[in-house]
Amino acid sequence: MRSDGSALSLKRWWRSAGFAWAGIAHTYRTQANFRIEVAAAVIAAALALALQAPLTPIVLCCTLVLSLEVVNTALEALTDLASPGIHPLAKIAKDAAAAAVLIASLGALLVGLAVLGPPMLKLVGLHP
Ligand SMILES: Nc1ncnc2c1ncn2[C@@H]1O[C@H](COP(=O)(O)OP(=O)(O)OP(=O)(O)O)[C@@H](O)[C@H]1O
Repeated sequence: MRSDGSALSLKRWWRSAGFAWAGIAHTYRTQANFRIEVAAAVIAAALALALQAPLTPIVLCCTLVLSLEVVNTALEALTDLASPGIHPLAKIAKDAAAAAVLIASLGALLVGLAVLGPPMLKLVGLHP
């Protein structure tokens, strides 16, 4: 009985994960910015590993930016559905969602510079 319940929960979780993966795949296919952010995340993580710099802040920042880009895509779709024509509120919704991605991206850039900058400078002999 109990194991049946667990198997059912796992099946439901797996089904939800499939829907979430479809959302990620759609965002990757349709949003050039998301593809750039994925590439930047891979490069930043590889640099952190190669330079033996802390990986946790890089992973946290990258997941924040990528998550917000997915939410931005969802809000764009909802806005287009709710307001196919031009509307000032549709503009506010799209611009505010885009602003959230921009703010997180700028923060991620600063964290990347703070974490990866010193070991990179040290590597090229410009840091004590
Ligand atoms: N229905 C609308 N009413 C008013 N302004 C809109 C509307 N749709 C889009 N806009 C404005 O045009 C800008 C560009 O819209 P668009 O739908 O091309 O999104 P985007 O931010 O370029 O994203 P993407 O290119 O990833 O789809 C928006 O940020 C917003 O300022």
